[in-house]
Amino acid sequence: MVCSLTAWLYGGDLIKPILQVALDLLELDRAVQIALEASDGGADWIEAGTPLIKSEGMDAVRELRKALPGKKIVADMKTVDTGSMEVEMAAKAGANIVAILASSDDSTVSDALRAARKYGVEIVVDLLGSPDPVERSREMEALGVDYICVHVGIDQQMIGQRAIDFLDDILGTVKIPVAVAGGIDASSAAEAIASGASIVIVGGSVTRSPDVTASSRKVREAMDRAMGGVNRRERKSMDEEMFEIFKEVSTPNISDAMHRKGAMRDVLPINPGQKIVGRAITVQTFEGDWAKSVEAIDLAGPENVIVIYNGSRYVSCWGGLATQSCKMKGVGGVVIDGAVRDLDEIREMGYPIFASSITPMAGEPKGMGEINAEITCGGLAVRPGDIIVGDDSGVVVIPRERGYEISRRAKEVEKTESRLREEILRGRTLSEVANLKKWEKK
Ligand SMILES: O=C([C@H](O)CO)[C@H](O)[C@H](O)COP(=O)(O)O
Repeated sequence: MVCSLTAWLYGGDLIKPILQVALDLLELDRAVQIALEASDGGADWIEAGTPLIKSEGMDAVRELRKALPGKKIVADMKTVDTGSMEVEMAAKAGANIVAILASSDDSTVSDALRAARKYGVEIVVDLLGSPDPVERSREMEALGVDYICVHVGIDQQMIGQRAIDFLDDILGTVKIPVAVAGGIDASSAAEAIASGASIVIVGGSVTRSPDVTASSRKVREAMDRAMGGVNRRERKSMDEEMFEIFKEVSTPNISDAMHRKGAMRDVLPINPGQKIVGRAITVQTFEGDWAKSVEAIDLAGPENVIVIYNGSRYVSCWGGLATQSCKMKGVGGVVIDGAVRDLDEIREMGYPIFASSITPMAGEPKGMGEINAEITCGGLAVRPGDIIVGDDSGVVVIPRERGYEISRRAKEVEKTESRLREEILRGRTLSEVANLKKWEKK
């Protein structure tokens, strides 16, 4: 769909779309540094994000105001009660705009507005979590708020929700300027502007990048170009997106995203330097038997990883011929809680196998066991269809119903690490960057 310029006609004036960079960080010194870098890249407004405000209080707003005297500072208070008190607090700390939640009672919104008029700040109402965002945005406009923010929160993004999907409905409902937030990058910023949003709020895709200035500039330029209209991209299927991400992130990223769980024990790459990503075909077999392991190859394709519980470190259930057969069929890889043999042949084939041990001795094809039943492999339950990712750090199992979510969360872990790495490269130690002492459990 081609979108056209409709929106930035506010009160008859063409206003340049605003780039707001949201600082959802825990450390104030890092937030200020990132704010300065984002401003250099063209950020118009700087937001003290809710996590930063929770971590540092109103000092977050004070320090940003001090560091960026000419910029508009937005305090993302996410107020739901005591509207007046929270607006006063933020205004006195130096905020120009205060964000409150649309799910607040009207009495809270009205009192926040009275305080805003008194202290000379503006109110943006965030539709995050509103059961009926269209109706609520109409009500908010009637109450007199200054901006509406179409927002899909970070946790909602992880399960596939997108702000852009209901932006048009809100743009068609209210006349006040509309902001859009939630996982926005340069491409979606352009789409939002072309649809008619006036303000684009960008968090992680800028603040967690190693080069914040360049990333902000990229969004800024995409927004400016989009004023001539852009093609809206077709959305990939969630499965496609998920597998793409799993190919990019590491098993440590995934395990971190699973709250440090999901890693198999004692199952390691026997042919390092290779990555596997696929849906599990499971095999339960027994010491001295390799029939079911090999029969599973006939059911597998490139989108699969064969996951075998053999349980013996001393008799192998897999070797060179099985590997050759898998390679011919393009099967994604093999993971074995048990032993393999023919390592030299497997290495020569460059095929990814993860196993617990290597031994020359094989079993016989007796035909015991089962294919595609729930098994335990590397100490973890694996069901057919669960997602398996393996690399040089080991193998992780992602429950099939959480595949998309975990892929998105792992991507966030990867982004955070890339910014931390950059700060280490600039000369700070990891414990300084992570502020370990401050965040030790008290
Ligand atoms: O408001 C936000 C969120 O609720 C956490 O406070 C974010 O600032 C907003 O979603 C923008 O961040 P990204 O989604 O990372 O772009």
